Amino acid sequence: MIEAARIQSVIELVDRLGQSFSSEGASADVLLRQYFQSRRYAGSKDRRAVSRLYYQIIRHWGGLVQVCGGPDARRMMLAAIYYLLNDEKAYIESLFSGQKHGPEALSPEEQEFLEKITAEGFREVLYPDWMEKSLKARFGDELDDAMRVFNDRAPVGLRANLLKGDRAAAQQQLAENQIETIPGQWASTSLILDEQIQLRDLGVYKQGLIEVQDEAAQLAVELADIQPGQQVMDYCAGAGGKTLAAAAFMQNKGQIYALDVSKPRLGELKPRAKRAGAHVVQTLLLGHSAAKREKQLEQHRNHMDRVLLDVPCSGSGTWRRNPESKWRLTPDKLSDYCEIQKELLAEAWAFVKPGGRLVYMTCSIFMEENEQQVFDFVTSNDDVNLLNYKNFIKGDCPESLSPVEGVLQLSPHKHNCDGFFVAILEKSA
Ligand SMILES: C[S@@+](CC[C@H](N)C(=O)[O-])C[C@H]1O[C@@H](n2cnc3c(N)ncnc32)[C@H](O)[C@@H]1O
Repeated sequence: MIEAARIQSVIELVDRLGQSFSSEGASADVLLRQYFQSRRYAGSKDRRAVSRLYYQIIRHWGGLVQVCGGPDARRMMLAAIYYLLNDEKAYIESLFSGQKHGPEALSPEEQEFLEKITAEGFREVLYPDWMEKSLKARFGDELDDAMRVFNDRAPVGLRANLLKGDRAAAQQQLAENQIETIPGQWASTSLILDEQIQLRDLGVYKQGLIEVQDEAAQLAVELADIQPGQQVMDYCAGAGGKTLAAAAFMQNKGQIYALDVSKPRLGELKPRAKRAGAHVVQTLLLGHSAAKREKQLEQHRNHMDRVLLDVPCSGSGTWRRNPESKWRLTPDKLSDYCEIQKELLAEAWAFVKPGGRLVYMTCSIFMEENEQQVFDFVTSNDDVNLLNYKNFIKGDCPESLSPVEGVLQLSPHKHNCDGFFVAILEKSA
C-alpha cells in the first residue's frame, strides 16, 4: 500500500471507531481485525503501520477531538499527521490529493482548517474532564506524569507455569527461540517481554510452560497465598487467567472452582487448562438469578479456603493496552460497575470458610472501585479483617499508591505493570 492508502485506511477506521463510541459498538481491536479480514491484499508492514497510527490517534483522542471541534475522522487525521507525526503541511496536502486509494482532495473548509492549525494550538488531553477529581485523589501532583505513562505502550507480561517448569526454564526456552525477556520485579513467576511477538506457534507456549499475563495479575494471585490441597473459588473467572495461576500454586492438589456468567469465556478456559496441565479446575456457569445461584452453590457455602474475586471494573488500569476504554467510560458506567462490585463482594463472601480469605481485585485505579468498596464492606460486616499485603510478598515489595494501610494499588508509572488493586480479607474464625 502506498502511504496515502494507509492514511485512508486509518481515516476509515477512526470514522468507524467514532461511530462505535456513540453506539456502544465494537472495540478498536475488533474493528481493526474486521477491517483487514476484508482486505487480504494488505501486507504485514501495511497492517503494522495502519495499526500503529490508529492506536496513536486513539491515545490522543481527547486532544485531537478538541482541536478539530468534534470527532471528524478526516480532520483528526490532518491534525494527527501534523501534531503527532510532525509532518509539514505541504506533505499533508500531497497525501490528501485525491490519488487512487488515498484520501479525497481537501475541501475548502478542510484546507482552511489545515492552514489555521499551529504548533501551539494543540493541548494534550490526558483524560476526560469528568475524571479529574477521582484521578487527582489517586495521583495528586503526579497525575499528569502518571497519565503520560498510561499513554505509552505496555510491555508483554508472561507467566511461567509452575506446573511445567520454573521461571528460569521458561526464560531459557524463550532465549533458545531468540526471545529475550527479563524477570519481573514483583511476581515470582513473571517474565517481561519488551515487544509484541507471536508466541502461539512456539513449543514453549504450546507445551504450556508460559501464559500471557500482566505481572500485576500474577502478583495478585501470589498474594492470595494459595496452598496445595486447598479449596479455592475463582468467582469471576472469565477465561481463567487467575484460575490457572492459582492452579499452579496448588501443584494440582485440591480443587479450584472457576465460576462465571459468560459461557464463551469459561469455554476458553478448558483448552487453556489442558495446555497448562492443570487438573484441579472445575468450571461452573453461573445462573443470573439469585435463586438459581443459591441452588448451584449451596454446598460451597463457608467452605472455601480462598476466594478470588476479580470483579468486572472500568479497566482503567489497562489504559496502556486498551486506550479507547478511557474515552468510552462514563460516570454512569463507573457507577454501574461499583454497584455490581458491591453485590459480588457480598455474594462471594458467603463461600469463604471461617479463617479463610477472599482476595478482592480490580484492574482499576479509581478509589470508587477499590478502597471505597473495601471500606464499605469492612465497616458493614463484623466478621471481616483486612490483612496487610506486605505479609504475603515473596520478592521485592512494591510500595502501594493507596493512602489506606494494607491494600495494594499498583500503577504503570511506578511499577511498570497494569494499574491494579488488591485487598486481602480474612473471615473471623
Ligand atoms: C475482570 S473479568 C475477570 C477476568 C478473569 N478473572 C481473568 O483473569 O481472566 C470479570 C468477569 O466477571 C464476570 N461477571 C460479570 N458479572 C458477573 C456476575 N454477576 N457473577 C459472576 N461473574 C460475573 C464477567 O463475565 C467477566 O468474565
